[in-house]
Amino acid sequence: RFSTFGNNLKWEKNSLTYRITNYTPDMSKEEVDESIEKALQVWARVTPLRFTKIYSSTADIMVSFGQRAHGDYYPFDGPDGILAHAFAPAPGIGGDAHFDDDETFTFRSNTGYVLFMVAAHEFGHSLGLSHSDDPGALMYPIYSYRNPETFVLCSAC
Ligand SMILES: CNC(=O)[C@@H](NC(=O)[C@H](CC(C)C)CN(O)C=O)C(C)(C)C
Ligand SMILES: [Ca+2]
Ligand SMILES: [Zn+2]
Ligand SMILES: [Zn+2]
Repeated sequence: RFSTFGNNLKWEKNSLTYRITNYTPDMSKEEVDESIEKALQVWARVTPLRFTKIYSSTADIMVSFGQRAHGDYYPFDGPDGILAHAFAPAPGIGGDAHFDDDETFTFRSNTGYVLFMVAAHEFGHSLGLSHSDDPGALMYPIYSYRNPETFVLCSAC
């Protein structure tokens, strides 16, 4: 387990950078770029946050794909099970989002895990949110595919 965000970490700035450091072979580069961009837009719509993509050096939110042990204390578990994880706002690994590349990520078809959906959840953590117990919430800890045009970010708050 990693931080439950009890310390309520928040970014002290509204303009954040992100960088996609490597790509899954499951989809085209353009489809990965669009999935990540749309997932960030979900949050930009409901916060004062703005995201700028950079292509080198270190961004606030480093997006990467990895399998099993991939450089932090939270190795992935092969196909299914954990799909991804992300770290609360902080320097270094804080804000970063890692995706388990033993999964089959898809662009739109719900035959695999839709990268947009997984990323939208992960970026919630990157912004300091923890899990919701509302099965309809984006931050619910269990993956379920929803039509991106319809899901509501936060019915209660
Ligand atoms: C299909 N497998 C699942 O639903 C698994 N859940 C996840 O992989 C979460 C991410 C989803 C919600 C995108 C992990 N998480 O919370 C990351 O921030 C298990 C419920 C099996 C753990
Ligand atoms: Ca997995
Ligand atoms: Zn990781
Ligand atoms: Zn989560």
